[in-house]
Amino acid sequence: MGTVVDSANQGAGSLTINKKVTVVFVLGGPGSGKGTQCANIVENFGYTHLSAGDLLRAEIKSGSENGTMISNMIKEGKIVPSEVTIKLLQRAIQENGNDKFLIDGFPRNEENRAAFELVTGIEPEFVLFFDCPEEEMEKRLLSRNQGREDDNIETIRKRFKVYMESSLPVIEYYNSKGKVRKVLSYLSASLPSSVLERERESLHIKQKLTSFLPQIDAAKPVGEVFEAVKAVFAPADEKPTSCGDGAVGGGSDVAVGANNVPLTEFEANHYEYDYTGYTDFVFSSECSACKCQDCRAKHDVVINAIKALTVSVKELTSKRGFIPSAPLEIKAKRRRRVISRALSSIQKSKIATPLSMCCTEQRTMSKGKQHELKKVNVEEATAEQH
Ligand SMILES: Nc1ncnc2c1ncn2[C@@H]1O[C@H](COP(=O)(O)OP(=O)(O)O)[C@@H](O)[C@H]1O
Ligand SMILES: Nc1ccn([C@H]2C[C@H](O)[C@@H](COP(=O)(O)OP(=O)(O)O)O2)c(=O)n1
Repeated sequence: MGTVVDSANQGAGSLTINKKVTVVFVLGGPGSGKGTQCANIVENFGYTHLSAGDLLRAEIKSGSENGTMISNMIKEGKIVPSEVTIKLLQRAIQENGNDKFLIDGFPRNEENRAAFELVTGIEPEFVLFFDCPEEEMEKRLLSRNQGREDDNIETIRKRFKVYMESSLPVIEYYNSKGKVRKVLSYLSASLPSSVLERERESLHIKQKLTSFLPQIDAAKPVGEVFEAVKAVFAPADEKPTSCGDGAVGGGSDVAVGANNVPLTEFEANHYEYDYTGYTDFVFSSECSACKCQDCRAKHDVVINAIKALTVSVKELTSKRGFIPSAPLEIKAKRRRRVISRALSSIQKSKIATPLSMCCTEQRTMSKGKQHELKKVNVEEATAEQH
Protein backbone atom coordinates (compact mmCIF):
# COMPACT_ATOMS: atom_id res chain seq x y z
CA MET A 1 0.00 0.00 0.00
CA GLY A 2 1.41 3.39 -1.00
CA THR A 3 1.39 6.55 1.04
CA VAL A 4 -1.31 9.13 0.75
CA VAL A 5 0.96 11.21 -1.38
CA ASP A 6 1.83 8.27 -3.67
CA SER A 7 -1.76 7.51 -4.40
CA ALA A 8 -2.68 11.14 -4.82
CA ASN A 9 0.17 11.50 -7.30
CA GLN A 10 -0.77 8.38 -9.23
CA GLY A 11 -4.25 9.64 -9.82
CA ALA A 12 -3.35 13.26 -10.25
CA GLY A 13 -1.97 13.01 -13.82
CA SER A 14 -4.08 15.40 -15.84
CA LEU A 15 -5.18 17.09 -12.62
CA THR A 16 -1.82 18.72 -12.10
CA ILE A 17 -2.30 22.43 -11.52
CA ASN A 18 -0.41 24.16 -14.32
CA LYS A 19 -1.09 27.77 -13.46
CA LYS A 20 0.14 30.13 -10.81
CA VAL A 21 -2.48 30.53 -8.12
CA THR A 22 -2.96 32.40 -4.87
CA VAL A 23 -4.49 30.28 -2.15
CA VAL A 24 -5.89 31.39 1.20
CA PHE A 25 -6.89 28.68 3.67
CA VAL A 26 -9.98 29.50 5.71
CA LEU A 27 -9.98 27.54 8.94
CA GLY A 28 -12.02 27.36 12.14
CA GLY A 29 -14.38 25.04 13.97
CA PRO A 30 -17.55 23.58 12.46
CA GLY A 31 -20.15 26.36 12.41
CA SER A 32 -17.64 29.13 13.11
CA GLY A 33 -18.89 30.95 10.00
CA LYS A 34 -16.24 30.06 7.42
CA GLY A 35 -18.72 29.57 4.58
CA THR A 36 -20.67 32.71 5.48
CA GLN A 37 -17.58 34.92 5.44
CA CYS A 38 -16.19 33.26 2.30
CA ALA A 39 -19.32 34.38 0.45
CA ASN A 40 -18.59 37.96 1.55
CA ILE A 41 -14.94 37.73 0.54
CA VAL A 42 -15.91 36.38 -2.89
CA GLU A 43 -18.25 39.31 -3.41
CA ASN A 44 -15.74 41.92 -2.33
CA PHE A 45 -12.32 40.61 -3.26
CA GLY A 46 -12.76 38.47 -6.36
CA TYR A 47 -11.74 35.11 -4.94
CA THR A 48 -13.30 31.79 -5.88
CA HIS A 49 -14.63 29.87 -2.90
CA LEU A 50 -13.79 26.17 -2.70
CA SER A 51 -15.38 24.45 0.26
CA ALA A 52 -13.80 21.03 0.89
CA GLY A 53 -17.01 19.90 2.56
CA ASP A 54 -19.15 21.04 -0.40
CA LEU A 55 -16.83 19.26 -2.85
CA LEU A 56 -17.10 16.04 -0.83
CA ARG A 57 -20.88 16.32 -0.62
CA ALA A 58 -21.06 16.90 -4.38
CA GLU A 59 -18.91 13.80 -4.88
CA ILE A 60 -21.39 11.74 -2.85
CA LYS A 61 -24.27 13.08 -4.94
CA SER A 62 -22.47 12.35 -8.20
CA GLY A 63 -22.67 8.63 -7.45
CA SER A 64 -18.89 8.23 -7.56
CA GLU A 65 -17.28 5.02 -6.36
CA ASN A 66 -16.00 6.86 -3.28
CA GLY A 67 -19.46 8.19 -2.47
CA THR A 68 -20.44 5.67 0.18
CA MET A 69 -17.09 5.85 1.94
CA ILE A 70 -17.20 9.65 2.00
CA SER A 71 -20.78 9.66 3.25
CA ASN A 72 -19.96 7.26 6.09
CA MET A 73 -16.93 9.26 7.15
CA ILE A 74 -18.89 12.52 7.21
CA LYS A 75 -21.71 10.96 9.24
CA GLU A 76 -19.10 9.84 11.75
CA GLY A 77 -17.54 13.30 11.85
CA LYS A 78 -14.28 11.83 10.57
CA ILE A 79 -11.86 13.29 8.06
CA VAL A 80 -11.95 11.78 4.58
CA PRO A 81 -8.58 10.43 3.31
CA SER A 82 -6.47 13.22 1.88
CA GLU A 83 -6.03 11.82 -1.60
CA VAL A 84 -9.79 12.02 -2.22
CA THR A 85 -10.16 15.62 -1.06
CA ILE A 86 -6.97 16.79 -2.71
CA LYS A 87 -8.01 15.42 -6.10
CA LEU A 88 -11.31 17.25 -5.82
CA LEU A 89 -9.55 20.47 -4.91
CA GLN A 90 -6.96 20.09 -7.69
CA ARG A 91 -9.67 19.56 -10.27
CA ALA A 92 -11.69 22.52 -9.05
CA ILE A 93 -8.65 24.82 -9.14
CA GLN A 94 -7.54 23.62 -12.57
CA GLU A 95 -10.97 23.88 -14.14
CA ASN A 96 -11.67 27.36 -12.79
CA GLY A 97 -10.51 30.41 -14.76
CA ASN A 98 -9.70 32.39 -11.62
CA ASP A 99 -6.28 32.41 -10.03
CA LYS A 100 -7.31 33.38 -6.47
CA PHE A 101 -8.90 30.74 -4.27
CA LEU A 102 -10.31 30.57 -0.78
CA ILE A 103 -10.01 26.98 0.36
CA ASP A 104 -12.50 26.57 3.18
CA GLY A 105 -12.29 23.68 5.66
CA PHE A 106 -8.98 22.39 4.39
CA PRO A 107 -6.38 21.30 5.54
CA ARG A 108 -8.15 19.73 8.47
CA ASN A 109 -5.35 17.58 9.76
CA GLU A 110 -1.61 17.18 9.39
CA GLU A 111 -2.04 14.56 6.67
CA ASN A 112 -4.24 16.94 4.63
CA ARG A 113 -1.66 19.68 4.98
CA ALA A 114 1.47 17.73 4.14
CA ALA A 115 -0.13 15.85 1.24
CA PHE A 116 -1.57 19.00 -0.34
CA GLU A 117 1.75 20.76 -0.17
CA LEU A 118 3.62 17.81 -1.65
CA VAL A 119 1.15 17.01 -4.38
CA THR A 120 0.37 20.54 -5.53
CA GLY A 121 3.47 22.41 -4.40
CA ILE A 122 1.11 25.17 -3.26
CA GLU A 123 1.68 27.03 -0.01
CA PRO A 124 -1.09 29.27 1.25
CA GLU A 125 -0.59 33.00 0.92
CA PHE A 126 -1.99 33.20 4.42
CA VAL A 127 -4.48 31.52 6.73
CA LEU A 128 -7.67 33.07 8.03
CA PHE A 129 -8.65 31.63 11.37
CA PHE A 130 -12.13 32.02 12.85
CA ASP A 131 -12.26 31.38 16.55
CA CYS A 132 -15.69 30.75 18.11
CA PRO A 133 -16.83 29.17 21.39
CA GLU A 134 -18.19 25.65 21.10
CA GLU A 135 -21.57 26.56 22.58
CA GLU A 136 -22.06 29.19 19.88
CA MET A 137 -20.96 26.83 17.10
CA GLU A 138 -23.24 24.11 18.41
CA LYS A 139 -26.21 26.48 18.48
CA ARG A 140 -25.49 27.61 14.92
CA LEU A 141 -25.06 24.10 13.55
CA LEU A 142 -28.27 22.89 15.15
CA SER A 143 -30.19 25.68 13.47
CA ARG A 144 -28.34 25.71 10.16
CA ASN A 145 -31.21 23.98 8.38
CA GLN A 146 -29.32 22.90 5.32
CA GLY A 147 -30.48 19.30 5.64
CA ARG A 148 -26.98 18.12 6.45
CA GLU A 149 -26.76 14.66 7.96
CA ASP A 150 -23.85 15.64 10.14
CA ASP A 151 -25.63 18.58 11.80
CA ASN A 152 -27.03 16.48 14.66
CA ILE A 153 -25.80 16.73 18.22
CA GLU A 154 -24.05 13.36 18.24
CA THR A 155 -22.00 14.02 15.09
CA ILE A 156 -21.41 17.64 16.07
CA ARG A 157 -19.69 16.53 19.30
CA LYS A 158 -17.48 14.16 17.31
CA ARG A 159 -16.61 16.93 14.87
CA PHE A 160 -15.63 19.23 17.75
CA LYS A 161 -13.32 16.55 19.12
CA VAL A 162 -11.69 16.00 15.73
CA TYR A 163 -11.31 19.76 15.35
CA MET A 164 -9.54 20.17 18.69
CA GLU A 165 -7.31 17.14 18.22
CA SER A 166 -6.48 17.30 14.51
CA SER A 167 -7.31 20.68 13.03
CA LEU A 168 -5.98 23.06 15.70
CA PRO A 169 -2.45 21.68 15.38
CA VAL A 170 -2.53 22.59 11.69
CA ILE A 171 -3.48 26.17 12.57
CA GLU A 172 -0.67 26.26 15.11
CA TYR A 173 1.69 24.94 12.47
CA TYR A 174 0.84 27.82 10.14
CA ASN A 175 1.06 30.22 13.05
CA SER A 176 4.60 29.08 13.71
CA LYS A 177 5.35 29.94 10.08
CA GLY A 178 3.82 33.38 10.50
CA LYS A 179 1.01 32.58 8.08
CA VAL A 180 -2.02 33.16 10.30
CA ARG A 181 -3.48 36.62 9.73
CA LYS A 182 -4.68 38.65 12.63
CA VAL A 183 -6.16 42.08 12.89
CA LEU A 184 -4.25 43.70 15.73
CA SER A 185 -0.87 42.31 14.90
CA TYR A 186 0.96 45.63 14.66
CA LEU A 187 -0.27 46.60 18.09
CA SER A 188 0.52 43.33 19.79
CA ALA A 189 4.08 43.52 18.56
CA SER A 190 4.93 46.36 20.84
CA LEU A 191 3.18 45.11 23.89
CA PRO A 192 4.85 43.49 26.85
CA SER A 193 4.24 39.80 27.28
CA SER A 194 1.76 40.38 30.10
CA VAL A 195 -0.55 42.13 27.64
CA LEU A 196 -0.05 39.45 25.02
CA GLU A 197 -0.88 36.94 27.70
CA ARG A 198 -4.16 38.74 28.33
CA GLU A 199 -4.92 38.73 24.60
CA ARG A 200 -4.22 35.02 24.45
CA GLU A 201 -6.50 34.53 27.44
CA SER A 202 -9.38 35.92 25.44
CA LEU A 203 -9.16 33.10 22.93
CA HIS A 204 -12.01 30.70 23.18
CA ILE A 205 -9.75 27.71 22.76
CA LYS A 206 -7.03 29.03 25.00
CA GLN A 207 -6.48 25.79 26.87
CA LYS A 208 -5.28 24.10 23.69
CA LEU A 209 -2.79 26.72 22.65
CA THR A 210 0.92 26.53 23.07
CA SER A 211 1.63 29.87 21.46
CA PHE A 212 -0.07 33.16 20.77
CA LEU A 213 -2.51 32.50 17.96
CA PRO A 214 -3.87 35.27 15.78
CA GLN A 215 -7.59 34.90 15.31
CA ILE A 216 -10.78 36.59 14.31
CA ASP A 217 -13.49 36.55 16.94
CA ALA A 218 -16.15 34.67 15.00
CA ALA A 219 -18.66 34.84 17.85
CA LYS A 220 -19.53 38.41 16.85
CA PRO A 221 -22.38 39.27 14.45
CA VAL A 222 -21.73 38.51 10.75
CA GLY A 223 -21.18 42.17 9.82
CA GLU A 224 -18.64 42.75 12.57
CA VAL A 225 -16.77 39.60 11.69
CA PHE A 226 -16.61 40.76 8.10
CA GLU A 227 -15.17 44.11 9.17
CA ALA A 228 -12.28 42.19 10.71
CA VAL A 229 -11.99 40.03 7.61
CA LYS A 230 -11.90 43.11 5.39
CA ALA A 231 -9.07 44.56 7.42
CA VAL A 232 -7.07 41.47 6.58
CA PHE A 233 -7.93 41.31 2.89
CA ALA A 234 -8.10 44.91 1.79
CA PRO A 235 -4.47 45.91 2.29
CA ALA A 236 -3.13 42.56 1.15
CA ASP A 237 -5.24 42.77 -1.96
CA GLU A 238 -4.51 46.37 -2.85
CA LYS A 239 -0.75 46.32 -2.55
CA PRO A 240 0.47 42.84 -2.02
CA THR A 241 4.25 43.18 -2.04
CA SER A 242 5.35 46.77 -1.89
CA CYS A 243 7.23 48.32 0.95
CA GLY A 244 5.41 50.57 3.44
CA ASP A 245 2.09 49.49 2.04
CA GLY A 246 0.18 50.68 5.06
CA ALA A 247 -0.97 47.16 5.73
CA VAL A 248 -1.99 48.08 9.22
CA GLY A 249 -3.88 45.21 10.64
CA GLY A 250 -3.17 43.17 7.58
CA GLY A 251 0.16 41.98 8.80
CA SER A 252 0.56 38.39 9.81
CA ASP A 253 2.15 37.35 13.01
CA VAL A 254 5.44 37.36 11.24
CA ALA A 255 4.99 40.88 10.01
CA VAL A 256 5.07 42.34 13.43
CA GLY A 257 7.76 40.40 15.05
CA ALA A 258 9.29 40.28 11.57
CA ASN A 259 11.04 37.05 10.80
CA ASN A 260 9.33 35.38 13.69
CA VAL A 261 11.83 36.71 16.18
CA PRO A 262 10.12 35.74 19.41
CA LEU A 263 8.94 38.82 21.22
CA THR A 264 10.21 37.39 24.48
CA GLU A 265 13.70 37.66 23.08
CA PHE A 266 13.35 41.41 23.47
CA GLU A 267 11.51 41.24 26.71
CA ALA A 268 13.76 38.93 28.65
CA ASN A 269 14.40 41.67 31.16
CA HIS A 270 13.51 45.26 31.57
CA TYR A 271 16.99 46.47 30.76
CA GLU A 272 17.10 44.84 27.39
CA TYR A 273 13.53 45.67 26.44
CA ASP A 274 14.04 49.28 27.32
CA TYR A 275 17.41 49.60 25.76
CA THR A 276 16.73 48.10 22.37
CA GLY A 277 14.06 50.67 21.73
CA TYR A 278 12.11 47.88 20.10
CA THR A 279 8.82 49.69 20.50
CA ASP A 280 10.17 52.75 18.77
CA PHE A 281 11.49 50.68 15.95
CA VAL A 282 8.21 48.94 15.30
CA PHE A 283 6.23 52.12 15.10
CA SER A 284 8.69 54.35 13.35
CA SER A 285 9.71 51.99 10.59
CA GLU A 286 7.79 52.41 7.39
CA CYS A 287 8.36 48.81 6.63
CA SER A 288 7.43 47.29 9.95
CA ALA A 289 4.20 45.89 8.57
CA CYS A 290 5.64 44.80 5.26
CA LYS A 291 6.35 41.15 4.80
CA CYS A 292 8.41 41.29 1.64
CA GLN A 293 11.65 39.40 1.92
CA ASP A 294 13.61 42.55 1.40
CA CYS A 295 12.07 44.17 4.45
CA ARG A 296 12.38 41.07 6.54
CA ALA A 297 16.05 40.84 5.70
CA LYS A 298 16.56 44.52 6.49
CA HIS A 299 14.69 44.12 9.74
CA ASP A 300 16.94 41.24 10.71
CA VAL A 301 20.01 43.31 10.00
CA VAL A 302 18.68 46.05 12.25
CA ILE A 303 17.80 43.63 15.02
CA ASN A 304 21.28 42.17 14.86
CA ALA A 305 22.76 45.64 14.90
CA ILE A 306 20.71 46.54 17.95
CA LYS A 307 21.79 43.41 19.72
CA ALA A 308 25.41 44.07 18.88
CA LEU A 309 24.99 47.62 20.08
CA THR A 310 23.56 46.45 23.38
CA VAL A 311 26.49 44.12 23.90
CA SER A 312 28.96 46.84 23.00
CA VAL A 313 27.49 49.36 25.42
CA LYS A 314 27.43 46.75 28.16
CA GLU A 315 31.11 46.07 27.47
CA LEU A 316 31.93 49.79 27.43
CA THR A 317 30.14 50.53 30.67
CA SER A 318 31.65 47.57 32.48
CA LYS A 319 35.13 48.58 31.28
CA ARG A 320 34.59 51.98 32.85
CA GLY A 321 33.63 50.29 36.05
CA PHE A 322 30.09 51.55 35.72
CA ILE A 323 27.60 48.80 36.30
CA PRO A 324 24.09 50.08 35.93
CA SER A 325 21.83 48.98 38.73
CA ALA A 326 18.84 50.62 37.06
CA PRO A 327 17.94 50.65 33.35
CA LEU A 328 20.46 52.68 31.34
CA GLU A 329 19.46 56.30 31.18
CA ILE A 330 19.70 56.76 27.49
CA LYS A 331 16.86 58.93 26.33
CA ALA A 332 14.49 57.63 23.70
CA LYS A 333 15.48 60.27 21.16
CA ARG A 334 19.15 59.53 21.45
CA ARG A 335 18.42 55.82 21.37
CA ARG A 336 16.60 56.24 18.08
CA ARG A 337 19.49 58.24 16.69
CA VAL A 338 21.96 55.54 17.66
CA ILE A 339 19.82 52.93 16.00
CA SER A 340 19.22 54.92 12.86
CA ARG A 341 22.93 55.71 12.56
CA ALA A 342 23.76 52.07 13.08
CA LEU A 343 21.36 51.23 10.30
CA SER A 344 22.74 53.80 7.90
CA SER A 345 26.33 52.70 8.58
CA ILE A 346 25.27 49.20 7.77
CA GLN A 347 23.70 50.34 4.54
CA LYS A 348 26.67 52.53 3.68
CA SER A 349 29.16 49.76 4.31
CA LYS A 350 27.04 47.76 1.88
CA ILE A 351 26.57 44.68 3.93
CA ALA A 352 24.76 42.76 1.25
CA THR A 353 21.48 41.21 2.26
CA PRO A 354 20.46 38.76 -0.44
CA LEU A 355 16.72 38.67 -0.91
CA SER A 356 16.74 34.94 -0.68
CA MET A 357 18.29 35.00 2.77
CA CYS A 358 15.82 33.50 5.17
CA CYS A 359 15.27 34.50 8.77
CA THR A 360 17.13 31.56 10.26
CA GLU A 361 20.12 32.20 8.08
CA GLN A 362 20.08 35.80 9.17
CA ARG A 363 19.91 34.94 12.81
CA THR A 364 22.73 32.47 12.52
CA MET A 365 24.83 35.08 10.71
CA SER A 366 28.50 34.15 10.88
CA LYS A 367 30.45 35.35 13.86
CA GLY A 368 32.70 37.31 11.52
CA LYS A 369 29.81 39.33 10.20
CA GLN A 370 28.44 39.96 13.65
CA HIS A 371 31.86 41.17 14.64
CA GLU A 372 31.81 43.58 11.71
CA LEU A 373 28.48 44.95 12.85
CA LYS A 374 29.71 45.18 16.38
CA LYS A 375 32.73 47.21 15.34
CA VAL A 376 30.59 49.74 13.50
CA ASN A 377 28.27 50.06 16.46
CA VAL A 378 30.97 50.37 19.07
CA GLU A 379 32.17 53.48 17.28
CA GLU A 380 28.66 54.89 17.10
CA ALA A 381 27.97 54.06 20.70
CA THR A 382 31.24 55.58 21.85
CA ALA A 383 30.44 58.81 19.99
CA GLU A 384 27.00 58.89 21.60
CA GLN A 385 28.35 58.24 25.07
CA HIS A 386 30.62 61.21 24.70
N1 LIG B 1 -21.36 35.66 12.92
C1 LIG B 1 -22.45 34.88 12.91
N2 LIG B 1 -23.41 35.07 13.82
C2 LIG B 1 -24.51 34.27 13.84
N3 LIG B 1 -24.72 33.27 12.98
C3 LIG B 1 -23.79 33.03 12.06
C4 LIG B 1 -22.61 33.81 11.98
N4 LIG B 1 -21.84 33.34 10.96
C5 LIG B 1 -22.51 32.30 10.43
N5 LIG B 1 -23.68 32.12 11.08
C6 LIG B 1 -24.68 31.07 10.83
O1 LIG B 1 -24.15 29.89 11.46
C7 LIG B 1 -24.35 28.77 10.62
C8 LIG B 1 -22.98 28.17 10.30
O2 LIG B 1 -22.27 29.06 9.47
P1 LIG B 1 -21.35 28.53 8.30
O3 LIG B 1 -20.85 29.72 7.57
O4 LIG B 1 -22.10 27.51 7.53
O5 LIG B 1 -20.18 27.85 9.15
P2 LIG B 1 -18.98 26.90 8.72
O6 LIG B 1 -18.80 27.06 7.23
O7 LIG B 1 -17.82 27.38 9.49
O8 LIG B 1 -19.40 25.53 9.11
C9 LIG B 1 -25.10 29.25 9.39
O9 LIG B 1 -26.48 28.98 9.58
C10 LIG B 1 -24.83 30.75 9.36
O10 LIG B 1 -25.91 31.46 8.80
N1 LIG C 1 -10.72 18.64 4.53
C1 LIG C 1 -11.90 18.09 4.84
C2 LIG C 1 -13.06 18.90 4.96
C3 LIG C 1 -14.26 18.32 5.29
N2 LIG C 1 -14.31 16.98 5.48
C4 LIG C 1 -15.58 16.32 5.89
C5 LIG C 1 -15.58 16.10 7.38
C6 LIG C 1 -16.39 17.25 7.89
O1 LIG C 1 -16.96 16.95 9.13
C7 LIG C 1 -17.40 17.40 6.79
C8 LIG C 1 -18.09 18.73 6.69
O2 LIG C 1 -17.13 19.73 6.51
P1 LIG C 1 -17.53 21.25 6.20
O3 LIG C 1 -16.26 22.00 6.07
O4 LIG C 1 -18.49 21.29 5.08
O5 LIG C 1 -18.37 21.69 7.46
P2 LIG C 1 -18.04 22.22 8.92
O6 LIG C 1 -16.93 23.18 8.88
O7 LIG C 1 -17.72 21.00 9.72
O8 LIG C 1 -19.34 22.83 9.31
O9 LIG C 1 -16.68 17.13 5.58
C9 LIG C 1 -13.17 16.20 5.35
O10 LIG C 1 -13.24 15.02 5.55
N3 LIG C 1 -11.99 16.76 5.02
